[in-house]
Amino acid sequence: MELLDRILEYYRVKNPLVVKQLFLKYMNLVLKKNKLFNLTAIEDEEGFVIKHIADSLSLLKFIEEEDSGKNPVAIDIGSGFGVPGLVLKIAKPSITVFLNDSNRKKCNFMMEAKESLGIAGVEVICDRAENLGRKEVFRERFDFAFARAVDKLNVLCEYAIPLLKIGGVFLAQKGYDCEDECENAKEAIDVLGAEVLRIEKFVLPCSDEKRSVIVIKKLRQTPSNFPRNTKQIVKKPL
Ligand SMILES: C[S@@+](CC[C@H](N)C(=O)[O-])C[C@H]1O[C@@H](n2cnc3c(N)ncnc32)[C@H](O)[C@@H]1O
Repeated sequence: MELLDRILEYYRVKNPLVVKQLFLKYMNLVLKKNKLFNLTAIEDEEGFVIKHIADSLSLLKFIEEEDSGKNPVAIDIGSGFGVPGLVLKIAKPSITVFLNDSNRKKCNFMMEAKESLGIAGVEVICDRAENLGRKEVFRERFDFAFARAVDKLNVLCEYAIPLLKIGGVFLAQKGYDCEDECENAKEAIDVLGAEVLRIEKFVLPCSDEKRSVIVIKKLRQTPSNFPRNTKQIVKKPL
């Protein structure tokens, strides 16, 4: 598939022949399973390559900018069928990725995909992200957190920031116009111990799809009363 070759070249993905085969296998698995239960509204291969693969790979440059040279550990919150976490893992095998979703069927699919692709260094965790943030084994453990299409930024930050180490980075994937959402989350970000480094806007390659990534860095320990439980988060978002 020529479009996929161009996307891999654009993002300078290493071992493109191997990675391409894994992406084709992953795409076929998702599109096949999608006929049985709803994973994605995108059913055509070109749409899949741009809106799922290229969109996920757009995070590579942010990871490379912030990566201290050690093998980073990342969590993808509300990963669904593995986007962006599993896609990034395929392109950059040195990352250890925890794919998190609260939906059991989606987690089962991610387990199936991981097995079928034969990828090590991927864990699937079926729970709500706010529950993970209160468990010692996950709290302040991650170098990176990712989230795409999960919730508003102020709510997402209460999920993501407690999970980050100090110095860790949350990459929130958003649509082009995200300034108001970002402004609305500023207080939450500060209370949780982080700050917005920047908002980067771009167009995905081989398309006119506009996107933003909000780059948020954790500076201090998150106060122990966060994350609150689901009921409180929903009733009174930060
Ligand atoms: C619209 S889907 C997006 C999936 C994927 N990130 C993507 O971009 O295609 C949102 C996902 O977030 C999950 N989710 C929502 N709230 C969550 C929470 N608090 N913790 C973990 N997963 C959550 C849902 O189960 C769902 O699979």
